[in-house]
Order: sequence, then C-alpha cells, then structure tokens
Amino acid sequence: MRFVKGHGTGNDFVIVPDPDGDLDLTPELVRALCDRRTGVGADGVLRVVLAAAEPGLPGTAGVGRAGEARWFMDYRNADGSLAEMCGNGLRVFGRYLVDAGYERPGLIPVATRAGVRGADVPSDGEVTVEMGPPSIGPLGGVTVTIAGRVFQATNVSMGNPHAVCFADDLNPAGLAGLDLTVPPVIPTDAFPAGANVEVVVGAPDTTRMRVYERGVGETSSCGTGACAVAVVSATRAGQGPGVAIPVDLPGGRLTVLWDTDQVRLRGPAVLVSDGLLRADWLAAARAAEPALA
Ligand SMILES: N[C@H](CCC[C@H](N)C(=O)O)C(=O)O
Repeated sequence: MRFVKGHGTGNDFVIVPDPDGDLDLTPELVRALCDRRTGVGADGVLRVVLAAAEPGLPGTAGVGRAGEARWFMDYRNADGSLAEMCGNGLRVFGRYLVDAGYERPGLIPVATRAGVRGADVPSDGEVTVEMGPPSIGPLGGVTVTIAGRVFQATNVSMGNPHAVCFADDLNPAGLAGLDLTVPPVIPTDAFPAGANVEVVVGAPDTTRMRVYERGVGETSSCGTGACAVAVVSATRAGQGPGVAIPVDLPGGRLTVLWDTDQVRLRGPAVLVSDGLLRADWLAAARAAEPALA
C-alpha cells in the first residue's frame, strides 16, 4: 500500500491515497501507521478518498456551499480516533492533490466531517485554507488543569473542540517549561467528546502557543488550535473580524486571517517522502489486538 509522508509546521501525517474508498482504515491500522518506532510515524492519517465513495458527508452532493467537493479528507488521530477537522492536514491534503495531479492549483473544495472547506493551493509556496466560522464561548468560561496548574480557559469550536488557556504570567521560556506530558484535565460537561488544549502567552501580535491534542498528545503545531487561539487572543484585546494574527508554535509560524465570514489559515505544506507498506507489515498491523477502550 502506497503512502506519502507530509507535514505542516511539524504536524505530520501519513497520507493514504484511496480514491475509490476500498481501504478498511481501522483504528488498529491507524495506530500502527502512526507509531514512531514500529510504523511510519505521524500525528495522524489523511485518507484521500473521492467524496462520491463516502456518501452522506456534510456539504457535499450539492448541499451546503456552491458546488460539490470532489474529495473527502478522512482525518484520523494517532490513537485511531476520528476528528471533525484538521487545519494543518487540510493544507497538506491540498498540496498532495495538486502534486499527485488530481487537481490543478487554485481553490479546491474539500469535504471534511465538519463540512466543505476550501484549500487554496498555489503551484508552490504556502497554502491558505478555509476553516469555517469560529464558535467562541465565554472568555475564561471553563476550568482546565494542566500539570496541577488551574486555568480559566475559553471553549472554542473550529468544527473540533478546543480549550484555550492564556498564561498571562508566563513568558516564552515559562511556556516552554510547562509540563505537557500529562493529559490536561478538562470538564466533561463542556467537552463531552474531549478537547484539544492550547496554552498561550502574548498579545495578538506576539502570540506563542503550545498544544496538547485530543487523540495525539503534544504536537509541534495544530492548525485548528492556532485559529482558536487567534480568535480568543483578538477578542481579549477588544478586536474582532478583520485582523491577521501570526501564531508561533514549536513547529513554526502560522498566520490566522479572521475574516467576517470565517477564519482562514495560511502556512507551509510539505510533502516529505513516498513509501510503500509491505504486505506482511500490513497483515500484522491489522491483526493487532484492539487497544483497551
Ligand atoms: N492537528 C490538527 C488538529 C487535529 C485535531 C484533533 N487532534 C482532534 O481530535 O480534534 C490541526 O492542524 O487542526
């Protein structure tokens, strides 16, 4: 089985071409692919499948935005769980579609579990993706504990759930020193399906963040997380739509454009390598015991 390895500011993915939807991408296979020692290694998997092979997706078949999305980005977290959207993944997905010759450079509608999102893919250079409108809860409205430290976080949906924690007393060194090896404690009533947790320092023009991703752990970058952080940072500063916010993450810089209709995210999208999974490895991966629930 062919795969392509790609990343966006260090948030890395195994891209699995499956246009006709023939592949049974089980949670066990996803975990095996993402294992950084015994598999390919990644934060997640992007299965590339024609939307027609995945009926019932929101925003396709003429429903939702004008025109159909030909492709579905089937994103999976490293632990095998599903997520509604993936911003870094969508940039890499769009870059792959153009590189593989499936699509020409330009604005490419892509179906996701959160609805259709556009990927504006130039022939080379940074990719800009449509992230949809943010849903921002009351500032500081939820309590999150990270390594024993309590934060009043803000609940933001970018199609997937986020808890944005501002650490106003920390400088960048203090942010780097925060222990994110332990899963943050989040309120299940506010986040029944879990949440991606971002810790942030700085004002809108100097925003730095780290992220503990649902279903993954700490990653070098999170596109939906950067968007959630940017809109909370701007809101805290009394700003609203019409701003561009640079967000620095351990893996690099993303630019969040908070427009009146939705948020857009601009950043790099790198294809690293092409590979071939051996049949014996695949068979063993499929036979792996399901992880304890
Ligand atoms: N890294 C992704 C986020 C994946 C979100 C996933 N961890 C979830 O469960 O929501 C991004 O660039 O947006």
